[in-house]
Amino acid sequence: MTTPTPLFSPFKLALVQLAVGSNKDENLKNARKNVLEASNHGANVVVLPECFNSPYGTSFFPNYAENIPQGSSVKALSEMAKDAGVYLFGGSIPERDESTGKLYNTSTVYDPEGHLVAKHRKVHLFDIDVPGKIRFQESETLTAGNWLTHITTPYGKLGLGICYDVRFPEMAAIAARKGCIAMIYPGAFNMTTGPLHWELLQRARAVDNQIYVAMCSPARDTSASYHAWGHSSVVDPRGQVVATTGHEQDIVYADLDPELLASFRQSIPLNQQRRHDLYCDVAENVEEHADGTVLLK
Ligand SMILES: O=C(O)CCC(=O)C(=O)O
Repeated sequence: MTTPTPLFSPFKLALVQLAVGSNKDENLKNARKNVLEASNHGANVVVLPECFNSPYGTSFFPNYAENIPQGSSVKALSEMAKDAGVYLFGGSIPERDESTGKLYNTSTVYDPEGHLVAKHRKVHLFDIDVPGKIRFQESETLTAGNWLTHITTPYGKLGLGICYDVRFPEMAAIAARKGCIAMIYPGAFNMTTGPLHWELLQRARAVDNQIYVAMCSPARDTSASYHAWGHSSVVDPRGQVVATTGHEQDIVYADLDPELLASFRQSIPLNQQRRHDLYCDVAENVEEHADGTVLLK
């Protein structure tokens, strides 16, 4: 089976590793300042972190949750994208669905005119228990989303997941098989799983699928209840980390290069060598829809 070369034009990606506090308006203002700065540095696509408008913790989600698209964060994000003239991956925010009362960890994406072009609800909830280290149960207050998300931009198609979603290789494999050139994950790993798995998972998703992978974390705040790992990074289709940072507020830039992706896929032609006579193709029964949602047929 052959997979056609994906459509891809060069672009500059910026990951805004934002310092997040408990004041939502301040968080939105800080996001705006940094998105405009990234745009002034030539970024075409800008990414904010997971839970960038609220502290990260299950007890905070009900208080910070907003309706999408009526809430104040969507309005602010749409204006930021428009004023900066960029595709904006608006990190994630706690969402309240008014019709069901359910809460979600949701990422919204805007085009350079400020239109909301996609909405991804975290598909795999972060429920872990590492004795003596960290117990976190998003399912205490959140519900999982029910679709995958691929966003068509003039630069190429971009897959979107949120944090724990990176641990599930099927999601990135489906995106790559469907022609996405990158997976973007707003994320907030912690001081236990960050050093162990943050970079490893990004490099794994990148090298398995020969795509770019980017994860954008909040900056670390040791006065908060959850200490984020930071280290927002971009990994190229060879599995190399091409841009990264420490744990302070920062902006990470990377130039995404179609020739590097194409030449690496030519050198190691995995897409022509898959044995779908021996194992299933994860993307076989999956269908993309015009609104960016991706579902089983
Ligand atoms: O997978 C991990 O270790 C961390 C995940 C996480 O922090 C999240 O999903 O928000």
